[in-house]
Amino acid sequence: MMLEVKINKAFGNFNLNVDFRVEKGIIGILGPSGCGKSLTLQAIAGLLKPDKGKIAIGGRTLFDTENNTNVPTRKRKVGYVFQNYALFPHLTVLENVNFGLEHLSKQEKKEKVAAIINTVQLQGLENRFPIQLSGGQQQRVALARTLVTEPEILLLDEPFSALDQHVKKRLELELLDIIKQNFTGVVLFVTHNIEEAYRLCDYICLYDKGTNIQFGEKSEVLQRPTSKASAQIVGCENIFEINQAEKSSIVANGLKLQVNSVIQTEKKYVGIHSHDAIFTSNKYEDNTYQYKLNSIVNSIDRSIVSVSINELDFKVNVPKSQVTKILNENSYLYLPPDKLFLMH
Ligand SMILES: Nc1ncnc2c1ncn2[C@@H]1O[C@H](COP(=O)(O)OP(=O)(O)OP(=O)(O)O)[C@@H](O)[C@H]1O
Repeated sequence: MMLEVKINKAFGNFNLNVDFRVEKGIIGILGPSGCGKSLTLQAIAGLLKPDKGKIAIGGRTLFDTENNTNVPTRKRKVGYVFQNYALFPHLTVLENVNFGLEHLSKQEKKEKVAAIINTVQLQGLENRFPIQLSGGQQQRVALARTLVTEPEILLLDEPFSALDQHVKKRLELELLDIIKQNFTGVVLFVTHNIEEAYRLCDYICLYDKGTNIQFGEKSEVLQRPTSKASAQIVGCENIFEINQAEKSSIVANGLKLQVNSVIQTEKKYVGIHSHDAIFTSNKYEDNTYQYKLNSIVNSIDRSIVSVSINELDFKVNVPKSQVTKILNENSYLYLPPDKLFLMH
């Protein structure tokens, strides 16, 4: 079911200016803090009124300044799970889940709530209060309370940020599993963590300074950021200004690099992810350069090796086991042409 969002909202020193259409899947909305991710969800849910624009789901207009449409939140069929779950502390699990179903008969309510409690595996906890539940269980109550209202789209605003790091990954997968098995509509999932977006989403929508700047299938967005801002959001460590461009090569600070992409004049930067650069002992390939080793920072199983070629500083992310090889051999840094991307 198509979700169309084309809205503007001015806040003095911040402008929300969003324009996208998505049809299916789990879409990760990714961007730095304060870039307008939550405001977008609030506008879709009807909690924030844009100055101008249109929001529609499956052809059903929720908001349109052209003809003064502004459907109230409770009639939008939009499910919203907040960062801190926003459960009612004085209501039990059952009462929290029941909350959105006021209009149904007692019997209908009972059946629906029992089914959803089963789905999110909260059987036996129906009479507990939120404070008597773990973070993951509270999150499932919040999801149940949303799903029971049968929304057409689901908005998740950093649903894992309140959880401990060590339970986070397991719960992420559990929650996404429940959603995938019980919900077929569009899911907008706000996060500022690229790893999380990559693990959980099908598509990624990048945000910067109040605007959506790139949308696509997740690996495409990660591997081919189209602008410097996109590359920074997806965590690319190696971004250089292009000084000169030829037919199939560019020069960045004196370093000549073959590239696979077609060179267009508006492209101003070249980038490569730290895990795509390769240490090699073969010096015959294109894009293979001697380097100066600056530093090595080890994590549990990977190492970040900082090197310089001419005046350019590169970060290279390699398995820790390769580091001894780098130090012992006369090695070169290879920057594969198909892994270099050009950006505006
Ligand atoms: N009512 C308001 N008046 C003025 N500015 C506002 C208002 N609400 C939000 N903002 C500003 O709009 C910007 C975007 O806010 P938003 O909550 O959407 O950010 P976000 O991308 O969700 O960030 P985070 O990842 O930190 O939650 C912020 O700079 C914020 O200060």
